[in-house]
Amino acid sequence: MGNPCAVIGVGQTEYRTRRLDVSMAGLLREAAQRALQDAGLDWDDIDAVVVGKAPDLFEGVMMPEAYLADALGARGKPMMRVHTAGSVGGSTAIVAAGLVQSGLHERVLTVAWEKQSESNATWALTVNSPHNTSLVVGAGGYFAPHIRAYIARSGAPAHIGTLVAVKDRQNALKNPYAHLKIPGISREMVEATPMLWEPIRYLETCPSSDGACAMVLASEDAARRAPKPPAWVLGTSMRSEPIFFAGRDTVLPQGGRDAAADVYRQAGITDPRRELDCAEVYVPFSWYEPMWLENLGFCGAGEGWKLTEAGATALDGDIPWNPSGGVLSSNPIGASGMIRFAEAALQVRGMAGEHQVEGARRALGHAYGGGAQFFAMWIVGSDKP
Ligand SMILES: CC(=O)SCCNC(=O)CCNC(=O)[C@H](O)C(C)(C)COP(=O)(O)OP(=O)(O)OC[C@H]1O[C@@H](n2cnc3c(N)ncnc32)[C@H](O)[C@@H]1OP(=O)(O)O
Repeated sequence: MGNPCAVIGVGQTEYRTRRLDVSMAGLLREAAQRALQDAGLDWDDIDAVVVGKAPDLFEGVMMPEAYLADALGARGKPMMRVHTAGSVGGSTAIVAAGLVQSGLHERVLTVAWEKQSESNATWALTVNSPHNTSLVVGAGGYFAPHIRAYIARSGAPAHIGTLVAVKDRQNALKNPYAHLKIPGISREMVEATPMLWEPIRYLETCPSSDGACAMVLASEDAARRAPKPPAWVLGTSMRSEPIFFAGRDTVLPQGGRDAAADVYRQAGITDPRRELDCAEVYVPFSWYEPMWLENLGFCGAGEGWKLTEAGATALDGDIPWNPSGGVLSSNPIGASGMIRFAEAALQVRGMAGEHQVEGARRALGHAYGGGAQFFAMWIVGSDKP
């Protein structure tokens, strides 16, 4: 894993349907400035900048990184863009951490974002070019058959997705940055909303958000001098797999299982449910909570929905998932993976505010993207490895 690396600064924007008050550059700068402030640093203290966002067609803005160097103080410094579809926020953080772990840089600024109001990602994933047929309507249309296969395979009762939606939306009420805040959210409210992509109802899907997230990653030396507690990186892992191949298991993707096994090995974890204190996991549609519980080895195959039903993943359960309200409550796609990683870091720094998991010392951040074919994960902890 190389040299020790820690998160010493986290900055988030509020996540909203439309941030018409700022340009894309202004949005990023807001998150980056907050991360620098948290780390007690200025632009000059940063050695390199690593940015990430989801595919350009989601916003209809091509290669924004080409004009963002000045907004991010990158003039005269190395700057690069990472690109792994929806998992990009996680992969971007991992690439940035690698620059510190390799000994190349002392302090790296990493930023991920999406300004979805500039376009419409759901339609971008729907309308194909002339003379061929679109098979899906948005990401929900693509993932719904995978969810139906999960339900058929596991025998999960129909209300499981509803329980996740209620839990994550209740958690979002405690997060000042969350996009969707629905006071009094209940099962009845979720069940009364229209079915968008069977079995995903309106209140079981993520919104489309504008927002950015930034982190400052630092060497051991730089972390020692930071004003606030660091979150030490205990393991990182990325995996990818082709979107189509015979026998591919889209319910329990091999790439996700392999990445989880790798990151647990690095962090010395053999029983994630017992040894982790909380997890921020990429759940854009409610049913992905039980599916990822199984993919990430928190339980055996076919058992994930039982953990959800028993309340194990609630804020007061034995393994809280998405205390921040998760992707279901805010989804600026390119930023969402980094938000998971940053929220995991806030938890082990004891800085998660109202949605803090009491005494959290080890947390998982997770992202996935493309056709559930890119995976990025890290484990962070309060204690230096
Ligand atoms: C790897 C991945 O990330 S896969 C996931 C990728 N992302 C997606 O698939 C996005 C899925 N969501 C959508 O496509 C859309 O948000 C839809 C279809 C659910 C709703 O579409 P629209 O009604 O056109 O939403 P629009 O963005 O214009 O928002 C209208 C209002 O509804 C709210 N809203 C949007 N989605 C939701 C939702 N799922 N639940 C509750 N409220 C919502 C918005 O906050 C907004 O309210 P505001 O004006 O008070 O801010």
